[in-house]
Amino acid sequence: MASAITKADLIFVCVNTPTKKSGIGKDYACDLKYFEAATRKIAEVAANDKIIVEKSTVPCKTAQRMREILEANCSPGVRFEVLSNPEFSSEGSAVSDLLNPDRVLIGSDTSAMGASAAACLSRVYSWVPRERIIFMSLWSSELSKLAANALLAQRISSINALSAICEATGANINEISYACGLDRRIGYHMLKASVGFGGSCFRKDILSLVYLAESLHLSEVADYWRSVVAINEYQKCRLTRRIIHCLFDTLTDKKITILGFSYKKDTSDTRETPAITLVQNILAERSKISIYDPQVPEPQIWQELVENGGKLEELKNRVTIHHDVYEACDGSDAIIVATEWDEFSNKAITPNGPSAWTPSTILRAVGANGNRNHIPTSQAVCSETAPGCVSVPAISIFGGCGTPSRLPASIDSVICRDDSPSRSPMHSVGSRLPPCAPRGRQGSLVSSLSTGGASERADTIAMFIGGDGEENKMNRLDWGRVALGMRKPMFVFDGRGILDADKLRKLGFRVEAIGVPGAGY
Ligand SMILES: NC(=O)c1ccc[n+]([C@@H]2O[C@H](COP(=O)([O-])OP(=O)(O)OC[C@H]3O[C@@H](n4cnc5c(N)ncnc54)[C@H](O)[C@@H]3O)[C@@H](O)[C@H]2O)c1
Ligand SMILES: O=c1ccn([C@@H]2O[C@H](COP(=O)(O)OP(=O)(O)O[C@H]3O[C@H](CO)[C@@H](O)[C@H](O)[C@H]3O)[C@@H](O)[C@H]2O)c(=O)[nH]1
Repeated sequence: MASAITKADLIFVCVNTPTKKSGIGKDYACDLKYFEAATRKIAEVAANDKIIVEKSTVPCKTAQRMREILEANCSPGVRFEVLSNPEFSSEGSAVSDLLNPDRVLIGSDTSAMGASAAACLSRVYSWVPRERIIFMSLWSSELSKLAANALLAQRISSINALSAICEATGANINEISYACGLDRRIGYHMLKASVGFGGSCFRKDILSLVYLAESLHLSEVADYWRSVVAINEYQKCRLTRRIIHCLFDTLTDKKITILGFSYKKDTSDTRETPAITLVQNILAERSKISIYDPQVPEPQIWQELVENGGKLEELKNRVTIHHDVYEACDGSDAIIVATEWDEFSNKAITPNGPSAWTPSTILRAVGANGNRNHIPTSQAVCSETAPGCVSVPAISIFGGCGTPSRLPASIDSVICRDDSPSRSPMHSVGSRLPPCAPRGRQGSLVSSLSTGGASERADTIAMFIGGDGEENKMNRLDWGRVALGMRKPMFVFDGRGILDADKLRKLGFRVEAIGVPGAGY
């Protein structure tokens, strides 16, 4: 690490910033110990000027603290410029998010030095169209990240709150999501009702925002954001109540199978996964649980359950982790789909998988040009270099940020560079910031949809709420085979909206889905 720091002109700090587990701010504030440790290490080792890029998600004003630590501990004559460059990629799609980001935020100090450093960092993103690189103040950039996650999670909590009303009234949440998503002021992303959101970011970042609001004595603001997390907890518990009710008000000694343990598909990450709450709630009813996940290793599942309050011996008496999905389902009273893995779905395949909810799905379904929103990365600009400047600085990356294993060629070459720079990255770059272009991407979804006729739109709705009958070619679960081994009546609880309930009912299953009226209605 010391040698990487020495060689680098520009250092990305992407260490973990989890929620504090003890002390003041426990369960809300970000634990910045890893961030401070990385900062101190850089200060200790750096022998020449460096640009430090705050990549981790941190509370507003962390850059100022970072600068104080750096300045108090650096070698004489060494200067640092701290930038904020929050990461917006999602797990499971990190490489495509990196290659084609909606925006890259660069927050800097307003000084000439800050502007130079920001310009230097912008050149690292050589493949990103210029207008998507947004320059702003350090504090705005830091807060934008927490704000974006809070707003995204708020949408999921909003749709999940509505899903409870749907179950109680007979409305269908998929139709509500579809209808609302067509309003371009609302849009279709993050409107899929589910058993609740998980992952290492949403809960942590909203709680960090709550703590920030409380520190600023803004208790109403804190309460508002806290309610987004509260609805998520409610949603996770609501499903358990429905399961108990459907299974004749007792789960004692029944076998319940949980399909999927990761917090979403295409990742083995289990941090804050809703499956943990499901296991806890169902175990409290004295039932037996079988778990199957295509990617999460068995020890990781035990570790999550123990870290979340379970005792290993007791857990092992009642929980079995399977490597074969049919064994997991065999003899089961009910199956709960907790993760939207494609292999569990019996819906029609779309280009992005059976449960996809994307503009290309909609455009394809209505016969419009599915590539309309695609902006070719080959047209990326941002290659101008001020006279006498370093075109790309030597870079070090500390920590994770879901760092993809395959990086764009320009980044690869930057990381592998092995010369030892004696120059200052701040001196050698131009001091003028590139102009701040208008932000935002104009989606053409709604206008494209309006070109389709009524029958095309009906097909689209069918695709969202039930599939179009096209059979899959993937290695997907054979629900007919599952049915042969289950106890009767056979229940399936779709926590992710990935199942075609009608097809399953033909096999004899009783199907309950989030936001769709069922036996309890
Ligand atoms: N996971 C994501 O998809 C994602 C997306 C956007 C932003 N973020 C943010 O990025 C940050 C990292 O998240 P993550 O999920 O990659 O975390 P992670 O826990 O998976 O990875 C963090 C890494 O940092 C290393 N580390 C800790 N202290 C260190 C130190 N002092 N020096 C060097 N390395 C150190 C750890 O060993 C670990 O490998 C967080 O602030 C998170 O909120 C994550
Ligand atoms: O309509 C939706 C969309 C997502 N989810 C769930 O929400 C959680 C988070 O999903 P997603 O946002 O896709 O994954 P993350 O990898 O957690 O990414 C979020 O958190 C990252 C870390 O801060 C940010 O960089 C990303 O922009 C932000 O989307 C998962 O449990 C999903 O199953 C839903 O229930 N309904």
